[in-house]
Amino acid sequence: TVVTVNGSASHITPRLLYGQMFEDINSGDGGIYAEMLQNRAFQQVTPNTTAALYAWNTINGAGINVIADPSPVSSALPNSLQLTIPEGASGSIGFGNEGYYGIQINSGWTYNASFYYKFPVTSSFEGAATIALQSAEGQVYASASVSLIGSQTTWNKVAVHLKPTLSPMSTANNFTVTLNAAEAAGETIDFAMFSLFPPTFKGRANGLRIDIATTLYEMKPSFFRLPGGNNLGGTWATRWQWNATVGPLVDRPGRMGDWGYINTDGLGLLEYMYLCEDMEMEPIMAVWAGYSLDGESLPDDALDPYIQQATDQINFVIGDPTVNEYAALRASLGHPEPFPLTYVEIGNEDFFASDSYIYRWKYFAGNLTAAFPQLRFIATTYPFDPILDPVPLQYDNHVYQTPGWFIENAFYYDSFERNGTYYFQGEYAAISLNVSDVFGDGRLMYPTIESSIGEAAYMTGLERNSDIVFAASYAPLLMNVANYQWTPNLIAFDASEVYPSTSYYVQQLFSVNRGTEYLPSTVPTYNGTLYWSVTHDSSASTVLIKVVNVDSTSAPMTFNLPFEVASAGFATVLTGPPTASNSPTTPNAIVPITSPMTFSKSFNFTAPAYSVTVLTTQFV
Ligand SMILES: O=S(=O)(O)O[C@H]1C[C@H](O)[C@@H](O)[C@@H]1CO
Repeated sequence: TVVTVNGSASHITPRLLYGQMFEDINSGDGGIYAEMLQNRAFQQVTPNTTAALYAWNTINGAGINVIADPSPVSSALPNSLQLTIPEGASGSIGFGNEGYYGIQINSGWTYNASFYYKFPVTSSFEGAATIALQSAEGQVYASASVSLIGSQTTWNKVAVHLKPTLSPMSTANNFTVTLNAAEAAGETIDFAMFSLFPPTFKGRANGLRIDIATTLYEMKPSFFRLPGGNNLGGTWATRWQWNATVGPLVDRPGRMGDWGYINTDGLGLLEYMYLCEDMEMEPIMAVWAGYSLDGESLPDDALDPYIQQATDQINFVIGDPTVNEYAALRASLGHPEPFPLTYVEIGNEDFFASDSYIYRWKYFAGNLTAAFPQLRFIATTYPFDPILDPVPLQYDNHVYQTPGWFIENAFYYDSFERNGTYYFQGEYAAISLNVSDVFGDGRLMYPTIESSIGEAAYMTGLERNSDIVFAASYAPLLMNVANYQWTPNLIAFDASEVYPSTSYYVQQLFSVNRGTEYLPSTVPTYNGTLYWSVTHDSSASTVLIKVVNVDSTSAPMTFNLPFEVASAGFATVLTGPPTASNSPTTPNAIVPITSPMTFSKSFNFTAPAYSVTVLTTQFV
């Protein structure tokens, strides 16, 4: 195969071309949000049930129960943990939390632990509570003592630092609060709003797990789509509401998320904005637009309160604190400057409710465009189906398919009319080999070389058409291997490790090597086995050639470049057996390998079987 590269760029690479789609689907709580205690505030649980105690366990016969507190720590957190110490017990007694399927204990870290306590009835008790990190067998790695005072009948917050002496391999550990049973016999004590934080990414308070955030950051993503995805709102009653996710943690009620577990909303709108700021990304932010996954759409005369809520959400992000109360709220929380924001998505996958979207889009996009003429609004129905007013200038396309579909559709956007409409490939992934039931049996647990190179073939088409494709993100982004609702995902993790997939490396190779302008070249054969995309980074004057070979045999190629090049360059290759995956048992089975390569104005390159390669050298 001979590829001739054009010397003049057809279009510049859009600044947001590669980014990340996020929602709390096996990914936020217990994942990138660094809180280590599961069910830390008994949010959204039914008091006086054992289910309400999930992730908590009793130690040495203590009585623990989640109560509807007559004087709760806040109106947002009506439940407390009530500890009763029986008479006649001896030794240490209390309760523990198992974390999110484990707690990583690292002797290099200082942990911040805190909780609120009160005595429901005043008592003469005054004694020590020991706060500790210990193995499931009871080996104590770190502990600190606080004194609990029986006359404390109103909520009092205690906070301690914990510095482990060891770094056990196992994450089967507990956070514990214990008292001396003899001293505390007969006492009843209420607790609320526990928290255990490790060090966080860039030291941000209430921030992100360092290893997961670093893995995201190393993909050099340019945008972060939030807060969903389905988790934007499965039912009217439990939809995501920005205002319930900002401010002090004690004021956040949490909600039943759309993926079967309670969201703490500790990772809230401001935390999302800080995530974007700390990783140099721009948010693509969704607003709930009156449709719920249970099929309900609000009628057209009931939208105003939700348009107002969306307006307030946007003002919280970009408003002027001197004129808008929600922008002033942002300033009061520590960020007077507006955050960067260009794109706002109206709903999610509204092709499920396109009839009502005709009026929902009309009123949401109409009102929000008037309020924020500088923003661009993304529609989520199929392009021009139905016809919408005002005419959307951006659409969000989603596709989950087989690797073969992605190969066959590498030219998907080539046929799109250039009529001023831009496209966000907001979700895409090769998820199954089962062409007859992509979402059913045969789902991949982890991306494989076969699925990842299928995505890569498709991505060469996204680059060729990035004059109208302004942003693209694989979905879903993260997967807690101990508790997940969707497979495959880009990055897997457990309580102590992160497992970047083969698709993560494809995303990283394309994102890091995106260039600043697209150089047209010989067009690949439709539904063939070889795909490529050539870009130029005008600041570094590097030429970046991405080559995808989906075939089982290597492919000799010749590239004819438009200008002289430096002879010394590099080839970074991701390749392996088609069914190979990175996983907890094979964490680094397939990683990109970079080696020096000699280039010339016309050079040969053999694309390995089942491979994605980035060839880079400099124009001289
Ligand atoms: O069941 S799906 O509709 O395919 O769910 C998909 C589409 C939705 O936007 C996202 O939340 C989810 C997984 O990424």
